[in-house]
Amino acid sequence: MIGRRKQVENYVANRKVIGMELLRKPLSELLQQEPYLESFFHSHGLSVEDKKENFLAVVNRLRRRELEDLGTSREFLLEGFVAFAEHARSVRNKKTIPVESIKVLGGTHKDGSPETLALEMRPGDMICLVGETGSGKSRLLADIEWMAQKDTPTNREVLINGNKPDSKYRFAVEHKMVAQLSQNMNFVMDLSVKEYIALHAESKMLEDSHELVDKILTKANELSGEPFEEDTCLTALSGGQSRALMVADTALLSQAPVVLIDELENAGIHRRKALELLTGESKIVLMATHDPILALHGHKRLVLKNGGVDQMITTSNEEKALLKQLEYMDKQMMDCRKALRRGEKLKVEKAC
Ligand SMILES: Nc1ncnc2c1ncn2[C@@H]1O[C@H](COP(=O)(O)OP(=O)(O)OP(=O)(O)O)[C@@H](O)[C@H]1O
Repeated sequence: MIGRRKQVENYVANRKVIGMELLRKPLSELLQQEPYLESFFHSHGLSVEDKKENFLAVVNRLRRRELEDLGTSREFLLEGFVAFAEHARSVRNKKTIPVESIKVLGGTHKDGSPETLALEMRPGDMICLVGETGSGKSRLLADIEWMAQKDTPTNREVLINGNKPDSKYRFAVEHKMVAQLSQNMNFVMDLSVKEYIALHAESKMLEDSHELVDKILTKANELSGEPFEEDTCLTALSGGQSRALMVADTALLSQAPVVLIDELENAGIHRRKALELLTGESKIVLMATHDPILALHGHKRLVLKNGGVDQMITTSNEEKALLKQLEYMDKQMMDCRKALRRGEKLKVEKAC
C-alpha cells in the first residue's frame, strides 16, 4: 500500500501541467481571486482552517479514515477540484453571442398561407404582441426562443446578426439567448431574498456579486408597490414582490440578450419602470399583452391572427398622448390601493 504523500506525489507526477498551478497556489490567494471555488470545499465536506495551505496540502493532510467518512479518495478530490475550477472558469468566461439584431422572417399561417413578415429587432427595442386567444402569440415567442429554422409549425426563420445561428447556440443550455418572465412566478425555495440573489449571482461566477446583489434588491424594491427586506423569505413575497424581484434579477443578472414576457400583471409592480429597466440594459423585450399601458409603451406592436403576424403597428403620437392619460389614471389607482392598505378613507381627488 502506498502512503498518502506518495499518492499525492504520484498524482502530481502523472498530471500534466494543467491544474498544477491551481493545486499549488495558497488557498487564501486562490479564493480571493475565485471565491466561488469555496463551494467545492462545502460540497465535499472539507474544512480549510489554514488558508495559507494549498489544495495539495489539504488533501495530503486527510487521513484514510476521514476520506472514508467523506466517501472519497485523494485522486478523486484532486481531479474533482481541477475539473470544478476549469468548468467554473469556462462558465465565467463564457460569452453569449453579442446580438446586434434579430430578424424574424415570415413562414406560414395556420391555414398554410404565406406570412409576409420581416421583423428586425435591436437591443433596447420593446415589441408587444396582441391578438385573440389562439392567434399565435406564444408560438411567435417560442420561435424566437428556439431560433426557428423553418423547423417549427410556423415555418418561420430567425436570423441573428443577419445570419443563421450556429447550432451550438440553438441547442446548448449555457448559451441561452432568451430569458422568460412568465405570469406564474411562485417561489418554493426556503431562502431569504438576499440568499437567493447571492446564489444566482454565484452560479454565474461573477466577481462583483455582492455589489450586484445590493443593486438587484434596490431595483426590485423600486419596482415593487410594497417594499420588502433582504431577509424576507422568498415564500413570503406577494405576487407583485416576486415579479419585481424576477424583473430586476433578469435585467441585471441574466446574460440572455432577449427577454420574453407573457403578460406582466398589473398588481403590485411598477410596470413602466420594469420595462425601462429591462430595455435600459440593452435587452430586446418582447411582450404578449392586452394591457393598453404596456402595449402603448412598445415601439411597435404586432397583431397576431390565424397563427401569423397580420399587422405591424408603430405607436402613433396620438397613442403616446393617450398613454399619458392612462398612466395618470393608473397612478390614481395605485394611490387608492396604497391609501386603502394604510386604512385611510378615500377622498374625491383620490377616487379612481
Ligand atoms: N402559424 C402556425 N401554424 C401552425 N400552428 C400554429 C401557428 N401559430 C400558432 N399555431 C398553434 O396554434 C396554437 C395556439 O397558438 P398560441 O398558443 O401561440 O396562441 P396564443 O395567441 O398565445 O393564445 P393565448 O392568448 O390563449 O395564450 C398552438 O398550438 C400553436 O402551436
